[in-house]
Amino acid sequence: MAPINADVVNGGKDSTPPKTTLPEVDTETNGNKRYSYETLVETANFLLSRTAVRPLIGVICGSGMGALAENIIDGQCIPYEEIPNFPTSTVEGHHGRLVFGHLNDIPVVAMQGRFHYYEGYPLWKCCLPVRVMKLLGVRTLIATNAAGGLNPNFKIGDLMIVKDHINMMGFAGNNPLHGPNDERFGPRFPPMNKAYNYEFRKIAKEVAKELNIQDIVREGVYTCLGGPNFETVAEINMLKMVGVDAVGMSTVHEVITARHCDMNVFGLSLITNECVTSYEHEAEANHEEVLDVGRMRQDILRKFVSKLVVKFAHTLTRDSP
Ligand SMILES: O=P(O)(O)O[C@@H]1C[C@H](O)[C@@H](CO)O1
Ligand SMILES: Nc1nc2[nH]cnc2c(=O)[nH]1
Repeated sequence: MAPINADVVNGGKDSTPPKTTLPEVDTETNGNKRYSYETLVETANFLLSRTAVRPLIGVICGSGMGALAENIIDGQCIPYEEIPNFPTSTVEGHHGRLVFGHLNDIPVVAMQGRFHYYEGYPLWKCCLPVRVMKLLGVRTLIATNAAGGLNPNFKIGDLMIVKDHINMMGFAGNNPLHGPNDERFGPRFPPMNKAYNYEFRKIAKEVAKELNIQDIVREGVYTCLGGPNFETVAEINMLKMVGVDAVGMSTVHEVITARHCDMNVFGLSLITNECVTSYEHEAEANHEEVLDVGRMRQDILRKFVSKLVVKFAHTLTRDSP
């Protein structure tokens, strides 16, 4: 048999090179060789040495939502490759850099590119930037994502304020807090019934009215599956039955990590596709459509999130000791 030529996989039809070199998966330790608190302090100190910005609010940009960071004034970009201990982004629509700067005078850091379980990273590593943000002084996390809509009232392009989540991967024991607990980050058994800040959700609905986008702003329950495949019809029907309004492949573990270290959280899903609930349905979910809807909504998302940042920051100054 002739030797396999890696350049002609796919019958030689697809010669597009991968976006980045694929990361090595730590199979020897099954991804469980965690970074210590001290290691993450080193990462945070590296970032503090590279920027004078001291962010109060952190924003994670979802797939195709990187434009959220484009409003940041004096944005200083630090590619993930340069940051000690950081993973790298491998997904189209995720630039792979931190942007430090100001949104309406509020110091922020945005992740243009997040890490997903399906890329081969264990959940704790997907969430490492959240802990680094905490060490940088970030008090509030805005986690955005692209998601498929299950609620029949949702339309493509709607924005869903996340009211709550269902940690499906956690049901199977896959949790970012699995393993030894370092109390310097947070308690062994963190509560999760107030995961998504109630006041922030109220503020977001008011801001939606101010911007006259209330008709596209919804509220609902998000769940994360491991991906990378989109769901089967039976899976979607099951998720609907248990009360899920939108499904994606991120956010839940980031929010758990953020709440564990006592950050305030706001979650926002952009509904990029309608999840298919019948075998007669012709259309199939695809990542291109997800990115297209992100582009379509980028102006509205930018305005909405910029205003939220100011309002959320005011609640922080009000609550500060
Ligand atoms: O990073 P997010 O959760 O926004 O990305 C979603 C889930 C998959 O990564 C991708 C599928 O199109 O979009
Ligand atoms: N799991 C999942 N993630 C998504 N991200 C964007 N759309 C979808 C979807 O339909 N399912």
